Amino acid sequence: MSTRIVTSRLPSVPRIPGLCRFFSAAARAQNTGGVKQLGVLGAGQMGLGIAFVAALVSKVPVVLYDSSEASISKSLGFLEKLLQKDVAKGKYTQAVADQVAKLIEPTMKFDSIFASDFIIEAVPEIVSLKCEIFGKLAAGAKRDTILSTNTSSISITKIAAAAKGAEDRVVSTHFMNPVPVQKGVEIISGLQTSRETVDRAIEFVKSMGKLPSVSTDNPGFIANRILIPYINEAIICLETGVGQKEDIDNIMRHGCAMPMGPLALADFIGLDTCLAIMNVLYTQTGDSKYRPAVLLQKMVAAGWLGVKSKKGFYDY
Ligand SMILES: NC(=O)c1ccc[n+]([C@@H]2O[C@H](COP(=O)([O-])OP(=O)(O)OC[C@H]3O[C@@H](n4cnc5c(N)ncnc54)[C@H](O)[C@@H]3O)[C@@H](O)[C@H]2O)c1
Repeated sequence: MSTRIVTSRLPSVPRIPGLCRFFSAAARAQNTGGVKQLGVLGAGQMGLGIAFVAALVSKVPVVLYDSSEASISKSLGFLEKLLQKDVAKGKYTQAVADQVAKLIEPTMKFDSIFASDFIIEAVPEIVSLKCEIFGKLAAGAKRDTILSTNTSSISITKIAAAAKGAEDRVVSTHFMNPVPVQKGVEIISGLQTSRETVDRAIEFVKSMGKLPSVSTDNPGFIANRILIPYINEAIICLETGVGQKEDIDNIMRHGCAMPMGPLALADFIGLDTCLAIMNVLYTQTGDSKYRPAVLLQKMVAAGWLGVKSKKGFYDY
């Protein structure tokens, strides 16, 4: 498949003397840790975001694979809009936007990914799917390619076990959503991951202008282990009458300097996602402190998932 973005249709803007913070990072980033080509599996919201930042900031060519033509078309449409918006805002020039578009090569041929030096998988959160993909990557990729997953909750050790013969080259680069905005990335090693693999992953995400935090393979890793129980506790406060939803969100925003209240944040993340992560923490640790709030379970059962279903703790 040879879909190509026509960036010449994007509005031309004059060259801007003060380029944005983001593009300054692009200018600084030179060392990609030997990565001459990135492969991204899954052109959804995370995969496209990763491909975009790698092309813009690390300036590496990206092969973007997806098994669905509809997903690729949707993704390329989104990329075109994103580039157009950034150029119009003066974040970077038309020439930069054209270069980014040129660097991202969409494909529906799985084998096209094998020439990459670093591969990031961002397909849906399904254990069997990820394990099948890592088996194929271990068999087909170059012998020194880093094989990375963007999983939110699946054990890296388990995914690495599926990459027969390449277990030590499997790691997680857990980007946060939205990828162009959030600077933090968790680098998670499985039991089998080598130190060299972790170092190369750190180097590459730094070349993308990101700030890596290293963690071991434990349920929820660092970010979700802390964030999701915090949200769950806010839901327990609501269901047990400790406070009204506005009071809970307001005190956390205006008294604890959180940019969003925990209940509004839960709506943004998706209540189904919050519940899935609480369930992983609860079942994998067996610790009752991770019991998902009953109200959270009921809201998910009702289909009240937050922003995406237009109803959660708030109406949208
Ligand atoms: N969305 C978030 O906030 C977020 C944050 C951090 C991590 N993650 C993780 O990132 C991963 C991707 O999440 P997302 O939100 O981008 O999902 P998404 O549903 O937006 O995108 C997934 C993409 O994978 C494609 N796909 C499905 N099966 C495939 C296959 N066999 N081969 C290739 N492509 C296939 C789909 O067509 C789709 O384009 C998940 O593991 C998720 O847990 C998500």
